[in-house]
Amino acid sequence: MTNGKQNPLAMVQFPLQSVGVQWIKQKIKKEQNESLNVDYVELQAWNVFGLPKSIMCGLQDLKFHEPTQIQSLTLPAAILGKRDILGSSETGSGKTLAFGLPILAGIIEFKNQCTYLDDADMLSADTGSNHTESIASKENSKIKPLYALILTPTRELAIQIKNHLDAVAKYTGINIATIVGGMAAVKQERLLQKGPEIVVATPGRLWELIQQGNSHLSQVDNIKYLAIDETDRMLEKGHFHELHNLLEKINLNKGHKRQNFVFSATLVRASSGNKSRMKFKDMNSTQKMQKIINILGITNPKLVDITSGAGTSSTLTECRISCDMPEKDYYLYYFLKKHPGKTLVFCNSIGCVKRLCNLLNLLECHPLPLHASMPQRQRLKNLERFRDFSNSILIATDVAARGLDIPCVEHVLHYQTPRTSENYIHRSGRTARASEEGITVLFMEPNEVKNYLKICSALEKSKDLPIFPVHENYLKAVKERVNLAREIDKLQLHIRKTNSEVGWIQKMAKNMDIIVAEYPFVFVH
Ligand SMILES: Nc1ncnc2c1ncn2[C@@H]1O[C@H](COP(=O)(O)OP(=O)(O)OP(=O)(O)O)[C@@H](O)[C@H]1O
Repeated sequence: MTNGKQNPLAMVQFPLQSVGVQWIKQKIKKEQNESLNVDYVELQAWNVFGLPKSIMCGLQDLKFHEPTQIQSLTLPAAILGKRDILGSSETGSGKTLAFGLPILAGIIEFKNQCTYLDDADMLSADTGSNHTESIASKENSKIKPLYALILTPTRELAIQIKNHLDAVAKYTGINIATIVGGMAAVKQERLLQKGPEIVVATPGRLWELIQQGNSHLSQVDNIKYLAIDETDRMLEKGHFHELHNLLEKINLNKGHKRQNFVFSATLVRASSGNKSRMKFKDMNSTQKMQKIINILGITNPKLVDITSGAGTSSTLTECRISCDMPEKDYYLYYFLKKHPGKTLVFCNSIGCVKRLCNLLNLLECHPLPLHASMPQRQRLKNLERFRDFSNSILIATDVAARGLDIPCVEHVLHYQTPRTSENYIHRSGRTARASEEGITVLFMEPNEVKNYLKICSALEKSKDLPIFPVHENYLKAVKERVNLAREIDKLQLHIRKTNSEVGWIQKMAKNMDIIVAEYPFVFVH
């Protein structure tokens, strides 16, 4: 005191410790959760899993009244038994929530334990006793825990998984970030500064940020949950090396306990496989898969494999069109005109996507392209447009084959026969999702018969795919239009080529101080 007397308050012991904004936020969230309304009768099929109320509310909002089969079979072992899961089920069957719900529920449990500890801290502070971990020190430590990492092979899939989990986690206060290539790294670093509890990532960019020493990601060897989606794709050349590095890093902290989820629609085919696949490259896949299981220290997983022999959805109608190569364009245009609806056309190469886009634009079908050499922003924009407009057409390479969940895709056309049965399953799985109906048509020219037979045998199909019904009387008009469009396309290509040659020659002439008088070129000195 300024007058030299001691403040009498200072003489009274006052053991209250300070708490920060996080503690207040959690308390408010808890109060809010208590006031949430869940119709447990409507959601009774979910009751057995012991999901927190905040998640049940999210499911209620989404009108997911009952779990899908893969979810029913996975959730008890994952949530109640805390076991590692190796899961495989057909495309569109709800695998994301089969690993997403246990992760969200587990994080809420961890956070509740922290709040409980915090309350115990408050109590011990009130009673003057010392708790080992003080709230103040927790609040002061700037790093928020990273609880879970979800790895996926493609950027679009990572964004989709985040959006799906965000919707279920709406009332949980759990923050989810995506870390993918092709987006500004600075922006992603900013997202990580907020300390998301879950990171959904493609391996390349994640590895880059870890190597740059990002502080939030420095906790990857301490995460509580790891999910690998579309695992068989991650085992392929080009992905495996990055995945391997990452997993070694994640597993550095040997004594740390972590729950692992390894999922795909074609996982078990790749890991145990049928004998015909084992012959060519599955031995490698099996060995790589075993390596992943070893690295992750998975010893007693719950194996949930509900893929039928087909691997595709039972609501999918499959058929084929056999024709010569030049005729594929006729049948494609015929299909698009005769059967309007949201349609995804798959090609094996970027060149083929570009060619078809030009041709179909001339035919006024206005398709949207999607392939790996497009800028990421444009890729996402095209996906959004495809999603938002009815009767839209997306022409894509296999970057769009995996996991993308676009509602109401009615048709999937394999303009070129896929090279593997896995690709056939994943491409076809973009339609007939979540018990909806869908059609897939495989276009096959004589050179592709070998691949087609390989697919049929891997998928244990005892019969040929049925022939897609075509009204031949329309084909004459179709051919005329397509042929005309091809001619225009050829001419336009020629003009573009000539223009770029002219541009190049004029530029060179200018540099050399030469005047180009006319085309064909006459040089005037
Ligand atoms: N319990 C549920 N009830 C109703 N719809 C659900 C349920 N769970 C998931 N879905 C919906 O089913 C669709 C497919 O789910 P998801 O994308 O998880 O499938 P997937 O098995 O991962 O497919 P893929 O193998 O192609 O990646 C999504 O639109 C999702 O919102």
